[in-house]
Amino acid sequence: MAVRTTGVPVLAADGATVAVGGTTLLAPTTFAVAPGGFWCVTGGNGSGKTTLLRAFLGSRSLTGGSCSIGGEPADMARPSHRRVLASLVEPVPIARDMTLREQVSLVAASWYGNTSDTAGRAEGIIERLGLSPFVERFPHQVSSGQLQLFSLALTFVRPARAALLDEPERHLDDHRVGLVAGLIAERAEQGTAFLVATHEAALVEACDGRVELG
Ligand SMILES: Nc1ncnc2c1ncn2[C@@H]1O[C@H](COP(=O)(O)OP(=O)(O)OP(=O)(O)O)[C@@H](O)[C@H]1O
Repeated sequence: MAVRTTGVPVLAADGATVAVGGTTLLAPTTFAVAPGGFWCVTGGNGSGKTTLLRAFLGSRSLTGGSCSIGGEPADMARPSHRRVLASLVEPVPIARDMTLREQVSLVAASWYGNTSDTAGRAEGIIERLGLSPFVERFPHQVSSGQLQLFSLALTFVRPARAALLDEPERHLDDHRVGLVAGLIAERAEQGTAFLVATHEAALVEACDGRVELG
């Protein structure tokens, strides 16, 4: 089923709530992100940021309210929702025996086909995120910050009308956070809606909407 777009937020929550055994993990939360919107989810440790993102992915069940993608209840079992939504919330599957370049190229080819345009797309992301100096290495041969950039490359190299990112600043220095902020802004300009859980002031300053938890 096609995901509706016209006049409908790409990502929305309406009273989304998660409680487990009498403990509230996510207090009722309501917001809507339009195409091209860059929204941050902020709040202290344990305020429910990751829980909210997981509710969209179905890895955390709502006990009240709803989360929707393109106006439909979020359901990642639907191929149409998987096509719309890219995410870096759970650790991405990484192959130990393939170089970083091979893996970024493989993910790009799985979405766009194995063409020269696709190879160029993969190289573009590799350059934008500063992976070029170590892209021929295997995952166990890079630092934790470089692994984070690689995970972001796998997330950004695929098509997405919406993206969920959980603390994309993890392990990154200020310069690399700037690269990520620039890429988010560029993709948002092209129409992707972002929901980014973060503690990073540079991302919060750059966003155009905010969900404050806790
Ligand atoms: N499996 C679980 N069972 C019970 N409570 C949980 C479980 N997982 C997380 N929590 C609680 O849910 C609340 C929200 O956690 P969540 O990970 O969403 O917070 P967060 O805002 O992302 O925090 P941080 O900034 O530290 O990453 C926390 O109080 C946490 O202790």
